[in-house]
Amino acid sequence: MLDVQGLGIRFGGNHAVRDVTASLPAGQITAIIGPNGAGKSTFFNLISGFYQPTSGRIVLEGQDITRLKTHEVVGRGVARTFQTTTIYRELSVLENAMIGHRVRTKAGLLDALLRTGRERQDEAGSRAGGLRALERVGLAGQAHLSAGALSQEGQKRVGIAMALCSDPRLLLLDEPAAGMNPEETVNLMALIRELVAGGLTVALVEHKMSLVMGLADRILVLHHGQLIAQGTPEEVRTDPAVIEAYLGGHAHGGQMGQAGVSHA
Ligand SMILES: Nc1ncnc2c1ncn2[C@@H]1O[C@H](COP(=O)(O)OP(=O)(O)OP(=O)(O)O)[C@@H](O)[C@H]1O
Repeated sequence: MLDVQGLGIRFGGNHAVRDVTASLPAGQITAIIGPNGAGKSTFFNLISGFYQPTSGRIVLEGQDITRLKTHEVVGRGVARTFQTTTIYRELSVLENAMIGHRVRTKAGLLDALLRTGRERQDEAGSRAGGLRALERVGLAGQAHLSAGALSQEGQKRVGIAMALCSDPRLLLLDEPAAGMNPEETVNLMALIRELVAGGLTVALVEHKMSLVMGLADRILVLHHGQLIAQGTPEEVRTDPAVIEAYLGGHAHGGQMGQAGVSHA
């Protein structure tokens, strides 16, 4: 689905991602893990066009998308969620999903102000698209509740629905289980599996090792911006370089310490 070749970005003297060559296979779940500051979010920001790389290439289904802007990357079928929930709490669940759908519609501000035919058509389309996305994440029954009234898990589902509105083939989830209790985490894992069974390719950044080890087909491990290991959960959890990276993180209070220790 996606290949990155020699991908890198520097912020001044800081090489946040350095010479990463890796693949995200279609129809699979790839987890990107690593201690705090390893470059995981930056890697996502590069793939999704938020940052322009200072070196390397990004190839999506055989097409070079390295220099595309965020909305162009969305247009090619890549969507993402964010670490912190970016929903509008005072709006309804459906209105939030419709905002996700708006990314794809063509009506401009003038259309919206003048309530042109195109704007009305787009609104109807957004409503239908929003509802479809809510069905996919199991929230169709809560469409008219205010988003802020939902549980943490429900709000995460809204965030995922917003991303699904652009009909992505590749979905990037940035710390989807952050702030969730174990039961909510298990529910979220089931949802992600369902989405993949429906044909989606998923990449996720996550600190919660129970989710990563239980869900990922493949894991990429970043440390100081570099890819230090990749493979199945079993291969990665027993990799000496990974254990070393996690133990280092643990010694400095990083959350990743638990991965090498409790699962090795
Ligand atoms: N916009 C930016 N400007 C300058 N430095 C940045 C920027 N974005 C990220 N960095 C730096 O890049 C490095 C990697 O950060 P990044 O947030 O990608 O790590 P991470 O693995 O996602 O960490 P965490 O697990 O704590 O979220 C850090 O040193 C960070 O300070």
